[in-house]
Amino acid sequence: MVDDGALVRARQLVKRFGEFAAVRGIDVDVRRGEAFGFLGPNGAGKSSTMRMVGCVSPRSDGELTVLGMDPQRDGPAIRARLGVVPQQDNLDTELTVRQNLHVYGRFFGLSKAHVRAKATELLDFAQLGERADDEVEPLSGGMKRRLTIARSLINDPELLLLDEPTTGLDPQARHLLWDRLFRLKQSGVTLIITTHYMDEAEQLCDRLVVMDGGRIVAEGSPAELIGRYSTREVLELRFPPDAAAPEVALEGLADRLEVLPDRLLLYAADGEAVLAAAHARGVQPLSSLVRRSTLEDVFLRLTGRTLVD
Ligand SMILES: Nc1ncnc2c1ncn2[C@@H]1O[C@H](COP(=O)(O)OP(=O)(O)OP(=O)(O)O)[C@@H](O)[C@H]1O
Repeated sequence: MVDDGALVRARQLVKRFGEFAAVRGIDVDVRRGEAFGFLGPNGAGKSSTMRMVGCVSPRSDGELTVLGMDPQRDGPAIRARLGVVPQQDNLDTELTVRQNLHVYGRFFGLSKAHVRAKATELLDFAQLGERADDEVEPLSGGMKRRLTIARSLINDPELLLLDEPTTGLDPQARHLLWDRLFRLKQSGVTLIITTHYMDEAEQLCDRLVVMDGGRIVAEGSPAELIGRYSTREVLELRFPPDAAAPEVALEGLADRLEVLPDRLLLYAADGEAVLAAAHARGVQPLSSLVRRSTLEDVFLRLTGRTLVD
């Protein structure tokens, strides 16, 4: 069914590199105003999809419209209304922070006065006002990311593409960036985010698709996905490395049991009740932890693997 409200619409979208298919027939609808995520491990096909949406890589097969247009035919018209934050910062290190914004604005053909005013507004948004006249090179990783995002907003885009926006940042810098992205969303900008961090997807995304091996394996809001594919709680147990198959004694105590190299996961609505039952059977783990289910559990359920290797 055609969804006219979709800012990005893909049907059976394929990207091939020679014989190898990196994206294997995906259907996606991104609605105006939402934060939409592509969650998956390295090599899932997230960046390849993003590059097709960003009009830098042609599709090999299927249909794709971005802002109602065809990226292969209307690339320049789409790019004028798009912001792109690539995986690697590609700032001009010979210029100052402010000059990076000015150069980019001029590239979009905006007037000098407009770019100057917009740059000041964006430096404030990116919390870089005090560094405006500094060179880029000495900035921290988080500051460089925020500058790259500020730069991508110089043309007031309706749609912002962010490829792994917080990879390599420390927790504090990540939280600051999430806060900025949240504000952007509140201001009405549609966000498409690729990430292999489940907490990032959970924090930022209204809806997401889980990708693996070039395919979409699940779709929904974080809460829907957790509700559909996991239990409310998870009991994590660790045992001494020489413990002989501790899972045998735990059989039947939970809805589902996963054996990982370093721990056992028991899925149930009430983790504490499972722990009490395990103790009653004489099971003595080195440590135990009851937590809420996350998208990491969803991914494990869907693929049998953990997201972050
Ligand atoms: N230009 C290319 N030529 C050949 N193979 C490619 C090319 N670009 C990507 N691939 C392959 O396509 C697959 C998907 O890569 P892609 O970068 O889209 O994944 P990803 O989910 O974004 O992961 P990452 O986080 O590592 O970028 C990988 O196996 C990758 O090696």
